[in-house]
This record gives sequence, C-alpha cells and structure tokens, in this order.
Amino acid sequence: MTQTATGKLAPQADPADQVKELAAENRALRARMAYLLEQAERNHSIMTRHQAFDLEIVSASNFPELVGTIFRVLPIISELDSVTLTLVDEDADIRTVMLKLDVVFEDFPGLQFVENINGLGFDLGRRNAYSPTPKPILGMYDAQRHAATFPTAPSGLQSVALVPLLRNRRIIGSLNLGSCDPTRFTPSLGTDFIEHMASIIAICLENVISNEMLKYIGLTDSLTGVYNRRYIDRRLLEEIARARRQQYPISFMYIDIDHFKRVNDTVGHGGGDEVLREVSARIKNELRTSDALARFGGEEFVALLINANLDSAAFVAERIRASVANSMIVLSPELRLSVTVSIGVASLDPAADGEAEAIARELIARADELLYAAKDGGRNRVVSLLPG
Ligand SMILES: Nc1nc2c(ncn2[C@@H]2O[C@H](COP(=O)(O)OP(=O)(O)OP(=O)(O)O)[C@@H](O)[C@H]2O)c(=O)[nH]1
Repeated sequence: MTQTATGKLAPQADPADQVKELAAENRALRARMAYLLEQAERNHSIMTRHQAFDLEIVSASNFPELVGTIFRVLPIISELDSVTLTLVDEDADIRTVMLKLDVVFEDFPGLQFVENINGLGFDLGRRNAYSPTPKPILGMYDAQRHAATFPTAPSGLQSVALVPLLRNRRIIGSLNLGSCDPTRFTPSLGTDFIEHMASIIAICLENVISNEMLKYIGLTDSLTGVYNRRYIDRRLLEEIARARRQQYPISFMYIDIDHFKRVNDTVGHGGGDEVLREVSARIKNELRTSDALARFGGEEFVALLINANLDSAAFVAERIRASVANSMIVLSPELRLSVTVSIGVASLDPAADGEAEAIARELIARADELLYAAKDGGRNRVVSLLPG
C-alpha cells in the first residue's frame, strides 16, 4: 500500500502491470522517436534537394534554361502536381525581347504573362510604395478562379498556393503551386519556406531577364529594331556550319536604299530615320521567321536566308524590291515619298570547303559586289549573277 496525497492508502500496483505499462510507454517512445527521425531525414532530404535546385537556378545562364529548370525540377523535389509562373510584362517588353532571342514560348505552357499586377490574383487594393508586400494565398483549388493560372494542371487539383515574386518590394509575378492533396496548402500553413523559395526564384528571374535585355540591346539596331552587324556576323558563322552539316543552301542579300542622301536632304534626318524604319519593316515582311535581317549601318541592310538557293533568294529579293518601290512612304498626310532599293544576292554552296570565317567574308563580299552591279545597272533592281 502507498499513501496518497489525501492520506488514504492506495492499492499497490501489480509489478507485472507496471512492467507492461513501461513496455508500452517504451514502445510509444520508440515509435515517436522513429517518426521524428523519419521526419528529420525527410526534411534533410528536402533541404538537400532544394539546395541543389537553388544552385541550378542560380547558375542558369538564360531565360529558357531558368524557366525550364523551374518547371522540370520543382514539381519533383516539392512533390507538386502543377507548377506555373505568371510574369508581369506591362508593355510586352519581356515577350518581345525573348522572341527576338529565339525563345520558343510553346515550350513553356506553364509560363504566362499579365499586363499588370492586378492580373495576378492577389487582393492588392490600391497600392503605393509603402503598401505592405502581399503574402502568399493558400487554399482550395477553385476552377473558376484558378483554371487560367494552372493551364497545364492534371485533373483533380485540390489545393493551391499563389506566391508573389517580389524584387525590392516590387511585384514581378507569381509562382503558382498546385497539389492533388487537399491538405497540402491550407490557409493556416506557415509560408516561410515557399516565400524563401519564391524570393530566390524572383532574383534569378530578374537577373536573367536583365541579362537577356542587355544581350538584345547588344545585338539589335536601336533605330529600326532589326539585328545589328555583330549579330549577323555571329549568326552567319553558325548558319554556315549548320548548312554544311545538313547540306542545305543559304543565301545572303545586301540591300541598299537608293539615293538616300537625297531623302535626308528632302525630308531631314528625322524623316530619313522614319524611312529607314519603314523600309526595314517592309523587308522583314517578305522574310521567313527563320531568316535574319540586320542593319549594317547607314542605309544598308543585309538579310540571311536559311534553306534558300540563289533562285529562291533572288525571287524573295525581287518581292522586297517591289514592296519598297510599289507604294510611297507616308511621313505625314502632306509628306509622302517614293523610295527604291538595290539588292545584291549571293548563295553559299553547301559543298564549299574551307574555314567558316573565310566563307562568310567571301559571301558578304560577293553580295556587296552584286549590289554595286545593281547600282551600276541603274538602281531599283536585283542582281544575283554578274553579267558576262
Ligand atoms: N537619316 C539617317 N541617315 C543616315 C543614317 N546613317 C547614314 N545616313 C545617311 O545615308 C546617306 C548615305 O549616302 P550615300 O552613301 O552617299 O549613298 P546614297 O545617297 O544612298 O546613294 P546610292 O547608295 O549610291 O544610291 C548619307 O547622307 C548619310 O548621312 C541614319 O542613321 N539616319
């Protein structure tokens, strides 16, 4: 018998029961321990996978590589059924630049753009520089509200998290996570981890987007928006190598606006610039998206035509000549003028051997020579073969 707090004597516990009780307690403790160990191991493995993911996205060198890594890796390491990205792209600058840099948006169906932050699905109200930064929204999947955000989701999505992508308090988009597990994203869940992940993704996105913008600026002509000489010089070498490997022809055109000095003298330098923009747009209109157009400086343009032999390139050149000559360029309701171009066209024989640099130089020189033949022949014409 043992004495209780009230002074009464309690019946002594059977030692066999005590052993049983202790054994049960022990088993419960072991099970709890095993569970905690399993959780710790799981968390460690998640941390390790996320660290590897962070390293991979930090070292992505361009936009497609970064976005591709996010869509490929994040669903696996975070065990998610859908991951999409929405980016704010007010004047379509990001899309324009990426298209110019040959990004194929069809490769990323989970990537979307909105015109402004109100299209992101956060309840933002009227915002100013001091407004608090929005928090992630976690909750049940609602087809009416979320279907557009998760265009690639499998059926059966149950819970979602829309996580704002922030850079210096500016909202640049949202990272959208979806799961078929209804308990995965509930409003009461802590959001530190996903906010941290989104902040790394936001930094990486801003970095690659600025790099791509710089790349674009370095490769394009600011007056007309077409490529510049640096781009064509590089692209020509790549295309010569590919054309020889895959045995298809490529052609090169030199296009020069006739008597452009007179145009400037008549309509001023500003009017001349407008004419350069209009002529470049008309040339571009006649080319395929796989071709490349560049301004080589002044009133000279060049075009690189992929998989086009001399005859088909001369045919395209004739279309370009006609599209410039056949309708006047309208600078204002009172001011319109006729402009013509002369074009020299040369082709690369895929069987040609020798160094790509030497072949490129020869191709450019030959097109230039043919252009001068077109000028000599009276301008407003295409020359693809030297007379005689
Ligand atoms: N508006 C404008 N003019 C430019 C630009 N770059 C060069 N030019 C002008 O382009 C003209 C080129 O003249 P030229 O090379 O003599 O040739 P052209 O008058 O076109 O005569 P042909 O080529 O022989 O038909 C010059 O007057 C340059 O000042 C530019 O960026 N904007």
